[in-house]
Amino acid sequence: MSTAPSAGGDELGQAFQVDLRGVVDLLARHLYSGPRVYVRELLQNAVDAVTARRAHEPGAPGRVRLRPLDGGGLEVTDTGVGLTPDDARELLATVGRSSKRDLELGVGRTEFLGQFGIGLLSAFMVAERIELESRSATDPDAPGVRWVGHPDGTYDLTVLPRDPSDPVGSTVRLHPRRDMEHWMAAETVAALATEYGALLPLDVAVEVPLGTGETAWRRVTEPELPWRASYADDATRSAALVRYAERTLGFTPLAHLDLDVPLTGLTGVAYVLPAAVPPGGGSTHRVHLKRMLLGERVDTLLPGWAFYVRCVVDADGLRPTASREALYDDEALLVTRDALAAQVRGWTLSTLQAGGRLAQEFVRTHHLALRSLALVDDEVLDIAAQVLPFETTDGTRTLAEVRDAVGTVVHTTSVEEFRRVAPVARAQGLLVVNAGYVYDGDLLARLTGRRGWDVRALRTQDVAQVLGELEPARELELIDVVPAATAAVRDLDCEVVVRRFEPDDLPAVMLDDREDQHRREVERTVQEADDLWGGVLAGFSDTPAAARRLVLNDANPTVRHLLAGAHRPEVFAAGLRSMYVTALLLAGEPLRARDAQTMTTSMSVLLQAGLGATDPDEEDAR
Ligand SMILES: Nc1ncnc2c1ncn2[C@@H]1O[C@H](COP(=O)(O)OP(=O)(O)OP(=O)(O)O)[C@@H](O)[C@H]1O
Repeated sequence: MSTAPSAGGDELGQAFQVDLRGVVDLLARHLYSGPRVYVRELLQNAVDAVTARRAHEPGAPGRVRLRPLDGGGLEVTDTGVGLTPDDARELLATVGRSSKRDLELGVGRTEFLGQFGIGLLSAFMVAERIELESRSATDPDAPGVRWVGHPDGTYDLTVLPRDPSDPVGSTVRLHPRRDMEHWMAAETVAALATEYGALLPLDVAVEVPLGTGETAWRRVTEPELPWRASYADDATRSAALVRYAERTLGFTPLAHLDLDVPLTGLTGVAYVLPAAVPPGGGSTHRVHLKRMLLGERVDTLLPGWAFYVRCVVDADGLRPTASREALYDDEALLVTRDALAAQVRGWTLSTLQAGGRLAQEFVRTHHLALRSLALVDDEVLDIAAQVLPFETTDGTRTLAEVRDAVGTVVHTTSVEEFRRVAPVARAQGLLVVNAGYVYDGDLLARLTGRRGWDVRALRTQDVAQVLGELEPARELELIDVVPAATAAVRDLDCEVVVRRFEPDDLPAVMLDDREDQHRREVERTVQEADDLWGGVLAGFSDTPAAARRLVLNDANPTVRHLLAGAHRPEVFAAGLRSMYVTALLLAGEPLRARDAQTMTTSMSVLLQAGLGATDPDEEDAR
């Protein structure tokens, strides 16, 4: 095929030109999280080269040496398969060319970490020149080769004189870009090599200065995965795994459990966090693929409810995205996630079922996580009902304890409602559960459908029932007072009722009428709707009534005093209105601007009445 311009001036079959600077910029800014990944990519190539060599030469050494250079720069030497001049020409001259892909399937071969053919380019984020010197293990007669790549997309290739004493393998030498020298400083390289490569199954070491002018090789790899190594006994193993968590995750776990998904070759440990984390923070995990760190905060390994564990895992059957910083979302990941979720869930259930100190500590620390898990899992829900603490009018109780005590679990749907009814309910022996906190309402709603559970929200009548009716004679005394009292608070959407109840130092409680609230919402809509819709909607509501009932306690001396004062309407109204605000405050409800205003004006009236003055200025004048 000719690539020469045709007679008509058309240019057919031309190859794309790649602006390498643009590609490197794309990698640095959009694909990789930053320049630091260059160490990972170099390590990865070295590991893959050793893997390729060992395929033909099983006992071949697996050594990688990273040596920061005196005048700046870094040299990475491996004992891998190396490249012939022809390999170098083919593989290093084309962006996206890789020796690690399965030519028939078009995907990365499972034994290698790399597959995309772009990793080496990442070194241009920190280097202005990349040199690779290599001698191939596959052809003992092949000469060595030196390839030098430049960020403008050009390269030089030199075939080196053949010298059989040259060792097999490759050396990559990076010459730093200006202002990027620090990425190749010994401590930085050692830290990055440890972060990414600590679990690699090779002997990886970094040359570091000793401070005496001399240098030493610091090994960064552990010979075995900590959870697969053999230990004298279980206790020693446990202690080692805890130390590993402290070192790599920075906390001492509450407990840990082993993870194993043979299908995708995943093994690892899930560590239960020692302190509560807010729900919604997500669950993030330290993931290695073929023993190379993929990421410290990979969030697709477990479902969101598992936010109380942090896992450290290694898998060889999961795939990375091109950035190598996230897991590729495929069937294998789905299967793995389900299997891991089942293992974490299984541990949680059996720990809770076993009871004991660990279960108690787990519930105390992770009750929110347990609540959120119970919302999606019936078996956990049943256990949660046995072990989760709830605030009730009879102290902290589990739902199972409430059911065993009174049969039906009656609960409020907001914390305010609980605060409002708790004093009366408590004094009357009515057991009410506070389900106003996050997840609790939904949790109780789910329990309603479970066999053996009778659960319902508190109704106004429940409390009304425990409020004693008045004696007929007293009813008669108040026959005109109660309507007058209602008139005084009518504009606050409130109706007054008088009852007797314990404790008698509680002057009043506020009751909400849930059904009534719905009706009032309809009314509000009617008022806002146009005539036609207003007429239709009005059919859904009856005569207007107040949404809340202010129940005055006739056993309370202040209330009796107030009820006796109806002949002084202004003071009577101010007294009632301050009772209304008191009831709101006792319920722990936030005061709105209107309530605060009501409080101030009533107080002023009461003060004036109490001090016997009508106008302070007049008083002053006198
Ligand atoms: N140290 C090395 N020893 C032997 N061959 C190497 C070495 N480094 C790179 N190569 C060769 O160069 C090719 C391109 O390397 P590069 O790092 O760009 O991509 P890759 O490793 O194939 O894939 P990925 O982009 O996923 O890292 C490799 O496929 C490999 O054949």
